[in-house]
Amino acid sequence: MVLSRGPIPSHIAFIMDGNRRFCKKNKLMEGAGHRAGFSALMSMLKYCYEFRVKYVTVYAFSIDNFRRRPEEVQSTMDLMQEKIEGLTKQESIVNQYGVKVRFVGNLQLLSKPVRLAAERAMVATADNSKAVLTICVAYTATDEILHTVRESYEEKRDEISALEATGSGPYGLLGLNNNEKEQEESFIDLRDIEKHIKAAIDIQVYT
Ligand SMILES: CC(C)=CCC/C(C)=C/CC/C(C)=C/COP(=O)(O)OP(=O)(O)O
Repeated sequence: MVLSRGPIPSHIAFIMDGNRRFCKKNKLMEGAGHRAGFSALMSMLKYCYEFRVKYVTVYAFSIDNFRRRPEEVQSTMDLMQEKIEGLTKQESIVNQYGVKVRFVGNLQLLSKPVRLAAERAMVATADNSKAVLTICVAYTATDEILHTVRESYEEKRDEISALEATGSGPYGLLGLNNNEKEQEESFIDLRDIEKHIKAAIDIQVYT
């Protein structure tokens, strides 16, 4: 079946949503909606890889989702661990299509078993090079902005300290080098910020 003859995008992002509504509407047991959502995601991934989409990003579980009932968070984490472990199996879609898996987000917020499973999956698929699957977990825009600004600031501060130590920094040890251009170089600009945005890192590194 030919779905489209137009240009194929190189990057598609999916936001997982509506799992619980699907569950309720179809009168399924609690948690079955997430399992159905994961199966739907796997079918979509297969289409993406058949169509040679190189980058797929999945927004799977946000920081806000941790505010749900503890039993619901726990059962979603258990499912996530099970599915992540499944991704590293020899016959998984990831190995079938040579996909490198990356987890981005504040991984420290995940339970230890899920974090370890995610880390193992990244190591196990690190040599796959045909496509990149980025799975966003424990993310929110505000957390992303905070960590990006903090890392950019720390990087710039370290660069300036290293230059200052040699006497050639924008402010110069004796205040001799503080011309406008050098001072401008000490500002954080958009390129610095972009370097630290987690979801963008794969695209910069692998294109
Ligand atoms: C490895 C991997 C990608 C695992 C994925 C595990 C998984 C299925 C996560 C989905 C979690 C989630 C918050 C879905 C959104 O639906 P919802 O619960 O917000 O549903 P609603 O919109 O109907 O409330």
